[in-house]
Amino acid sequence: MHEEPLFDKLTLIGLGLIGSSIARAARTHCAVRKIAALDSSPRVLARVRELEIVDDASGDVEQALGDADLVILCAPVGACGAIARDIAPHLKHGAILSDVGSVKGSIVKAVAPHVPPGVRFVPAHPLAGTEYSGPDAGFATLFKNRWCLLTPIDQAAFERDHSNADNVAPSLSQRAPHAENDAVDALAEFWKRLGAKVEVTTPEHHDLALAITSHLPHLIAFNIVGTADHLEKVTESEVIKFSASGFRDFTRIAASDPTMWRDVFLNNKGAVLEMLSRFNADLAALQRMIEVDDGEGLFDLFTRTRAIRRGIVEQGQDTAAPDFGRPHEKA
Ligand SMILES: NC(=O)c1ccc[n+]([C@@H]2O[C@H](COP(=O)([O-])OP(=O)(O)OC[C@H]3O[C@@H](n4cnc5c(N)ncnc54)[C@H](O)[C@@H]3O)[C@@H](O)[C@H]2O)c1
Ligand SMILES: O=C(O)C(=O)C[C@]1(C(=O)O)C=C[C@@H](O)C=C1
Repeated sequence: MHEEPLFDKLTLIGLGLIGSSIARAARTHCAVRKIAALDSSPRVLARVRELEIVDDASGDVEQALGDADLVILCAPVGACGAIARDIAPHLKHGAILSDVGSVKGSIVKAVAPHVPPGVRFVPAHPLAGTEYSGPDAGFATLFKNRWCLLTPIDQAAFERDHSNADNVAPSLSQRAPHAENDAVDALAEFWKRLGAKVEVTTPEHHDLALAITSHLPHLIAFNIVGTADHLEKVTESEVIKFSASGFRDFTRIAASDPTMWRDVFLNNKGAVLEMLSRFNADLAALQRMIEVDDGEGLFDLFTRTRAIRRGIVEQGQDTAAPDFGRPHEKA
């Protein structure tokens, strides 16, 4: 039981899987007094009204943003810059602006230039999700015991560095340097209230780490399911028919939202390509081990990878149940 809401009013922009999960979790944990929703899709807003997960889903921009203390962009990464530009005139002095984008460097570049003086921008990324999208896919416990990374920036330094850039409004480069620590602390408390564990890092470090832990695994899943799809044309229905195997687990990841993942790869190009070239080198080494019958090498590698899985389970980041807890009858 929590005594006091942390913010008076939260406004979420983009009410899909993540935005609607934040709305549900914020309600469940009394993290805010009121929640407003904005979304470019009238169909999504209508569904949010039916689901009754926010207080205001009228779509009225001034009403949603004018008195919001915390505004979180929950739209695809590629849309966040334009949204920031459009909402900037409506943000109240003292508000915290954040986001949940899966890439941080490009979000900072796209959003920071539009942040008005007096608004504190704290980028964030909850490391929690599923392969489903839309307001019906969200649930209140999505963030429980999952990490949320905050990647605060020195807004004043950002503006000094970019003061000659075309896309920085002149008024922004006159912002008085000020510590944004309060906003970081307040946002960290918000995510903790929703059940997440919070860590602070830089946008660059975030993008490198997530390239290997999230973006590359998705790329591999998209690729292997794509290759199987090409084979399907040769083997008729066997890929689907016999997919109660390792392949099936790739298909879950490969079913993830196409818009979201297009934006992730186009916006974290450098780090993903770097990880991909390391992956290709390791794959070539693995190929060689098979070619030269290096059983010891294969065994050593698989022993190390098995230990990594155990570590993830031990840290409570996944279930220890065999086959991800899918029901299996014991004979
Ligand atoms: N899905 C995941 O596993 C996951 C996990 C963590 C973070 N994220 C990040 O969260 C963000 C949202 O992902 P999601 O899975 O909730 O997507 P989603 O497709 O479920 O929802 C996105 C919502 O944003 C709306 N939208 C799109 N463009 C908009 C615009 N210009 N203005 C207002 N609304 C707009 C869409 O109509 C939709 O309702 C993305 O940036 C993604 O990278 C996703
Ligand atoms: O579990 C899944 O379906 C996810 O893909 C979630 C996942 C991830 O890679 O862990 C996907 C992208 C996000 O930015 C964060 C979380």
